[in-house]
Amino acid sequence: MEFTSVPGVGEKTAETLSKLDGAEDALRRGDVAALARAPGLTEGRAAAIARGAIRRRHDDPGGWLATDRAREVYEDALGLLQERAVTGYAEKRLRTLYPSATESRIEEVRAWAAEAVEREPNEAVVEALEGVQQPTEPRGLRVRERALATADAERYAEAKDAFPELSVEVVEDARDLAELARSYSTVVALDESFAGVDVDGDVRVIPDPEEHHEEVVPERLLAFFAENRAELLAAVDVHEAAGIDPALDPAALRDALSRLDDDGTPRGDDELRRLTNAVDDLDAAASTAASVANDHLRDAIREQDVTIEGTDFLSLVEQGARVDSLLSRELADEYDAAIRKAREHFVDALQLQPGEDDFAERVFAGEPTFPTEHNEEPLNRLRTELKAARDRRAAKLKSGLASDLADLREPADDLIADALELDVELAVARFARDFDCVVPEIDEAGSGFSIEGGRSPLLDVPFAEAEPVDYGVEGVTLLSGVNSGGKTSTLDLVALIVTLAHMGLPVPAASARVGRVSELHYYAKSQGTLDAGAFESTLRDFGELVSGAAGRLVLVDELESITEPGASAKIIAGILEALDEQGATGVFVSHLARQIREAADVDVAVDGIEAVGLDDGELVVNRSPKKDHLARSTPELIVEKLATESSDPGFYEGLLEKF
Ligand SMILES: Nc1ncnc2c1ncn2[C@@H]1O[C@H](COP(=O)(O)OP(=O)(O)OP(=O)(O)O)[C@@H](O)[C@H]1O
Repeated sequence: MEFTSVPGVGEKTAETLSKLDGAEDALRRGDVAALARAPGLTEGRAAAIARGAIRRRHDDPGGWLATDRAREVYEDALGLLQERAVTGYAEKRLRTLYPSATESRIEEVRAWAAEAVEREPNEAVVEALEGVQQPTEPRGLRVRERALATADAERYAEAKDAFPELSVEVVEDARDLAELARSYSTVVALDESFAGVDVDGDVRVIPDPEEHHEEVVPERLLAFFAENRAELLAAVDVHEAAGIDPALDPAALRDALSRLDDDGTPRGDDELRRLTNAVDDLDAAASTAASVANDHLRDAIREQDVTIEGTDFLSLVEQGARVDSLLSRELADEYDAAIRKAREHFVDALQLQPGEDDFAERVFAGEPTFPTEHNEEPLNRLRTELKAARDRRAAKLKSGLASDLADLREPADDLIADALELDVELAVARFARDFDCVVPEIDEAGSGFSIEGGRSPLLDVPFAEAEPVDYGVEGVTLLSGVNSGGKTSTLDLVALIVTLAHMGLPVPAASARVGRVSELHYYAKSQGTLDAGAFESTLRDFGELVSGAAGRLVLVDELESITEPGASAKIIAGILEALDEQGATGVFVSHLARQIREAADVDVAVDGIEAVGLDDGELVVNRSPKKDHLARSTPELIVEKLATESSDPGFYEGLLEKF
């Protein structure tokens, strides 16, 4: 795959991706976490690249979120979803959900979300998910007792790349191979030509080692399972708590893991333990066995009356002869018994088996001496034999366990991936439940939107206190209303629902119909009047907006604040006319509805959020905009209040007539 064909991936990023194992697969799956493991790629970039790959797959031009405020609403929606994820993976993965105008992309996510919302988020699953994360590949593993050998320079380079854990050696012929076999417990020859060559030691011919990892470096598999033990077991728990089928048999995994130590070595094998202990204790056992013999001899000598002939005595005195000859003559039986005891102790202490115990005869043998000592040479031979047996045993166990684990290796990735994917789905399920969501109808042919019982989770009040809003718009309309009536919040709600719908997700409403939107242009209220330069650039923005493609949704909050009211009304009227001609859908919140209507050449619709009364001096508003209704403004309502309540209402009545 050409990485540069993914939107947003240049030469440099493509090179970075090429260094990542499984980058293609990660791109296909939208696996942000895996992509973020590429050197120097931030999570934000990884998410953008994953989205780029999705866009490419759907031939999606992108750019749906056309303004800063539109992007903010998307980020807020994403934040609400991410808060409901347990794992870091799911948080990142949720970033690949983005609003799009492309039907196939929306449908893809809608189908996925339809299953996701059916998921039951329960405590046990959430708890188990806390222990799940993406598996790590063992790093820095070195295996010293095994080497690869080849006569071919190319094979050599390939093998070095494929098996960084092992030494790879160049051998010219069988003699080199034999030499190598003396330095390593096992040598794996990679060339067919070595098949049938008769060499001492453990030499195997495996021409396709890449296909037999579990035999060539079982340590890699074992280290993977040892390192990811907790994550794998947590992933099994997730499956069990959620009642979903795992990619592997949990009993087989648990059994294999129980035979594996945390350092990646097989555990629970008595024979390996015996051999390992025997190697470790060899010197200590030899010296204790010698002490046993010497204790025996010492006691025997102490209790023995030794008769010594005069000639012997003379030779002892004159020639400084050693007492060994006396020992062998006078205490031959006792010496034999002492040596027997030493051998028995040695065999017992090291639990030597038939074959190995013969060494005891040679370790404790020779001319009688006191104190007696063990023989170093046979002890070292025994050491070599025991080490070889230990390594053979370990290798056999490793490859046995590795071949059991080899079948679980791919399913293990799937097991964890499925648990992590479940977390993504559960985040959506929880979002849908927490905010009483519904699947919106996407009206392919239609335009505008129609929301019933929409409740925004983005309000500054707790969601439980969000009052439901009904609102629908076709074409362009002005939205009037009292101060703090909820005009901005209505725009936010519309933006949120339309964005979620175009992400393919459920929306917080009792029901919603959304026409297909090509781009969302949402402009927040400007903070005060703009200077000439900023005003000009804002006008340019709108100039581009009205001359752009059809199918846009334009939400604008109090554009009048950018300049003086008289000019604002004219500018807004002009923009509305152009958008109307373009067939766009637009909602413009404004306090200048009357003036704009007067300035416009076309009939401009006006909706209104109206006050329905006063409660304890507080305005009570109907949050659902009333269609074709110019809502009275707060100043007008206050003048009206004074006109009805004042004992001298004349002045106020006059004012009221001016509205
Ligand atoms: N649907 C709703 N349910 C509950 N509270 C709401 C709702 N809509 C708005 N509010 C509350 O009213 C406050 C004011 O809303 P908002 O800022 O949207 O009003 P506005 O009409 O845009 O005001 P202004 O004219 O001053 O810009 C919000 O901060 C929120 O606390």
